[in-house]
Amino acid sequence: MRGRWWSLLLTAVIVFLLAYVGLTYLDRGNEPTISYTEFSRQVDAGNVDKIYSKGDAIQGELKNARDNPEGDGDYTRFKTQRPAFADDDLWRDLSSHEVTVTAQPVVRERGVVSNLLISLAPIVIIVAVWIFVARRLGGGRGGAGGMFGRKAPPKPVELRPGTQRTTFADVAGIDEVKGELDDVVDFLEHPDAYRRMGAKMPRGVLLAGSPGTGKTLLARAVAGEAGVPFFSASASEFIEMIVGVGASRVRELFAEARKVAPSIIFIDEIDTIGRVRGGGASVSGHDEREQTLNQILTEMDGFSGSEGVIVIAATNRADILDPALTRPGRFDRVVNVSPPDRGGREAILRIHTREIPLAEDVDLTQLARTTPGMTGADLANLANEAALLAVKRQQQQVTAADLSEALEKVQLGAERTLVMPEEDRRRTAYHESGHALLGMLQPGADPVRKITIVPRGRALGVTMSTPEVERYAHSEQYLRGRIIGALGGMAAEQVVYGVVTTGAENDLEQVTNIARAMVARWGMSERVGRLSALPSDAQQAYGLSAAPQTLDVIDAEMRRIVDECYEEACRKLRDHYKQLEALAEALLESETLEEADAYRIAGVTRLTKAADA
Ligand SMILES: Nc1ncnc2c1ncn2[C@@H]1O[C@H](COP(=O)(O)OP(=O)(O)OP(=O)(O)O)[C@@H](O)[C@H]1O
Ligand SMILES: [Zn+2]
Repeated sequence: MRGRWWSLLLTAVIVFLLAYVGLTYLDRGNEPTISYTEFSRQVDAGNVDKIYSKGDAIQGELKNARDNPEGDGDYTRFKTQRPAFADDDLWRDLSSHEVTVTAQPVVRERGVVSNLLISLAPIVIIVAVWIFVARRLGGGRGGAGGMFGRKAPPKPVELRPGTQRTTFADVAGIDEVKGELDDVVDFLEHPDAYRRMGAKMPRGVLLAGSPGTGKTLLARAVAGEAGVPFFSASASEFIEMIVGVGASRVRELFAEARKVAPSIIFIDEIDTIGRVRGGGASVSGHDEREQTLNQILTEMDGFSGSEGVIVIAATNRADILDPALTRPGRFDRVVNVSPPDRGGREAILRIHTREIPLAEDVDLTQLARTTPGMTGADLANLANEAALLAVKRQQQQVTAADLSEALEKVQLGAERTLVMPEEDRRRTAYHESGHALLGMLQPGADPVRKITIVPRGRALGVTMSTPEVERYAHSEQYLRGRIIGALGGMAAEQVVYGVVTTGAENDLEQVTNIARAMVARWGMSERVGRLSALPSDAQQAYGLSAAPQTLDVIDAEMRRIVDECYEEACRKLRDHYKQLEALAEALLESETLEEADAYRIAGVTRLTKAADA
């Protein structure tokens, strides 16, 4: 749309210029100018055929060509200017003394059109220059340079039938995430069905995950699956612009997307503008950031919900995002995109070697096993490097040797350690298995849903357990179970290696919180008694504070509970060492275990809901 504007303007300028030149030329004519004296001589001689006059300007034609006394050659067509004194005595005097009179117009006469053009010309030029400068400054980086090298506006990705488009088939290893986006696709495919039902549509989806995990790819695939136009912009592009342009670019982007709805707007690096607001002194550029963010939020709030424009944003810093972004009606759906596990890596490798002829000796399953910690982008890069090597060596196929050399190269060139050291993986596997096994063995504990040693964020591994039904009151036994489970990672390291590592910081934080609340808030310690020994904020407002002696007792009681739990955790893990080992080995092999597999491998019967209570 911007492109069309620009060319319209240019055409207009060119037409104006041509018209101007043409009219001035016509105005001037090409007949020689003769003096008024010569003209009246020809009139007297009866040689003037016809004249045209406008004001004092006279153009005309002679009956017979005549030698031009004031120029070279003969002339028949002429023009002249009548002097203001043509009717006065002065003229007669001058004529009788053979004075040649040549008059000049006071103001050069011009047509209405050319006058208009001339007064408009400077305005046109100023506007053109202004737009040009604004574009140069506001163009941002990247993008295909159009006329004058400006940034091309976001264009919907080509989705003509027959052209290759990204679909879910191009995305692997993150099946749960695909599942979460299925209904977005469905909505984009049949917006009318939803509209008829008066159903509220998702407006914004936030994809959160570390770099290279395929967030952009996913957004494209959603558009591809639904067959709708895809607009993509990077949030950092918005704030590089001069003030006010970021917000107006956002406005344009949304307007474009609405025009071709249903459609998808993808905003990468949303954290660059979506950081928590009001942090510290206002740095310049701050305002632009805020204006741009506000514009995005305003546009999203403005959706009637049936327009069919879905905004997908991506970030690798979901933790620093302004909560205003994730409010209902905005990016209220947050989808975590984590790096792939072994199976996922294998699937991704298959996708990225689809077009590459592989030699017999290539074993992608094995390759997936040796690349823990690598993301989709890393693996795509790996496959490409191997292909490049094969070409350089003039081979017909990519061999296992090419792949392992490419792996070395990719690892050397990477800023971070791509492949997790085996020792760390093993320790993490035991750590997580410790959490999980104790969680499974603890009567009444929340069931274990998933165990993984695929690092996400700062965590090397995660064991997830969620209650079957939301509970509002907790028994002391349940809370102790939680502490034992949380200490399970550390206990496993203690039991298996005899030492513990720093990986348990988060666990201890959790343990401390539970133990403190048990002792000081929930009256679960005899020595502290049934007091809220650590006053709440409201109580503090009334001047309540804990006595120093009480603090000592709280401390001692927390320690006692945690020590007892740790003892129990270690004892249980020793008693069930075989199961711990089985879980850890299974984790090392496949990196992720779902609920059913985890219970099966650990040989623990999943307690029923009734037993939970
Ligand atoms: N799950 C995956 N399946 C297949 N290919 C993937 C996957 N993840 C990443 N890739 C490959 O890596 C490339 C880069 O991924 P993409 O740009 O989507 O990652 P991203 O999460 O958006 O990264 P960033 O946060 O750096 O923008 C993709 O174009 C694709 O080739
Ligand atoms: Zn842990």
